[in-house]
Amino acid sequence: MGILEKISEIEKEIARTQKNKATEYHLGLLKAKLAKYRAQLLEPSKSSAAKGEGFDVMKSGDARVALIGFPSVGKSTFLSLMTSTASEAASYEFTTLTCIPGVIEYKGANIQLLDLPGIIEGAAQGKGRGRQVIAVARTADVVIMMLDATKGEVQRALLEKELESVGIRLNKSKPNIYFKPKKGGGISFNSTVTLTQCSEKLVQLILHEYKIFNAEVLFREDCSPDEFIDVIVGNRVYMPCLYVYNKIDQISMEEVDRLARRPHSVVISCGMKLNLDYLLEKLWEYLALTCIYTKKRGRSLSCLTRCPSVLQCHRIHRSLASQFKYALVWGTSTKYSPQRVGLTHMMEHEDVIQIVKK
Ligand SMILES: Nc1nc2c(ncn2[C@@H]2O[C@H](COP(=O)(O)OP(=O)(O)OP(=O)(O)O)[C@@H](O)[C@H]2O)c(=O)[nH]1
Ligand SMILES: [K+]
Ligand SMILES: [Mg+2]
Repeated sequence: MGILEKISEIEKEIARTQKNKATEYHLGLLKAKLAKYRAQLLEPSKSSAAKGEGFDVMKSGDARVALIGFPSVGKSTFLSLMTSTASEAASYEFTTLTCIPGVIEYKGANIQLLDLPGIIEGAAQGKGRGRQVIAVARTADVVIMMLDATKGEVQRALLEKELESVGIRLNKSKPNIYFKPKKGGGISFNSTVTLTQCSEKLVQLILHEYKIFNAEVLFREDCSPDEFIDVIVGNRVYMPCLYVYNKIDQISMEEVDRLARRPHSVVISCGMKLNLDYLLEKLWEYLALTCIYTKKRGRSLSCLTRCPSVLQCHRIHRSLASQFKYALVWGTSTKYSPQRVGLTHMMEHEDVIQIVKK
């Protein structure tokens, strides 16, 4: 019997088993078996792993949010509540086997929300679909780490470790260190602040470890050795993360209060639809989108991105760069209002733009 058949057998048995005190353990066992088989289904087969098949979901809308969490914390329930997309939710683990995109419409923006399979400890090493899930997380603008409020803090720490181990830095900004490898001249080390965690000697040792003998290093911030290593290694992703504790309907008020006070945390109940508006507000804040308006036909919202250049806004109008003559911009990004700017000018929040074509 193949895994799929086994799964369907168990699903049928669960369906025909009456739910009561006497069948409690039997049902529990069935669910555990179901979860085990579904987890096996998630193991990437050698061929698909070799092809590097991930969940290639097209980016769409103004921003992307990935739902990361252990199995059965309520990710799919959340997606189905917040978007018009339905994602199957059930009481057994590994219900979701792939990436399911939905769209949250908020303040004129389309936010792509991605429901993903649950991940477990060891995900970064390729356990389950962990690697693919984490690969998707890297492409997001914000990660929602969904946690089961009834399960204690261990899940949060485990997931943070998984994401850390693949170079995702949560709620941290890029270390303010200038680092430039050179062809010769040895290592020149400088700092504009007093360093309490790194010294010239340590920096040199670390660089030698990476076989770098010529480089320019300037610390503009009191960084740790780990942060310096992140700068050398590069390809780190610095990502805002909201910790969302779901199922607060199952815990005491004192517990809810304690979780809500944790940094970067929001408490919700998908089941009772509690605090979802507040979560959206917070998400909006963490996305930190820049809204740009066009001058044409009143003030219409036209461009919603992170750090947009005039070129990006121009592209959204689907006109060719060759037709671009100049743009007039009103707002905080310019000295004068309006000011004539070129394609590389960086727009700021709530600026107004008018593009003049040749
Ligand atoms: N009590 C309670 N149960 C909830 C809440 N939200 C979701 N659930 C239940 O939790 C179970 C798991 O929900 P799912 O949405 O399938 O969880 P998931 O994180 O998508 O799970 P996987 O896809 O298996 O990783 C379901 O039985 C839901 O009905 C909530 O706020 N309170
Ligand atoms: K589930
Ligand atoms: Mg799911």
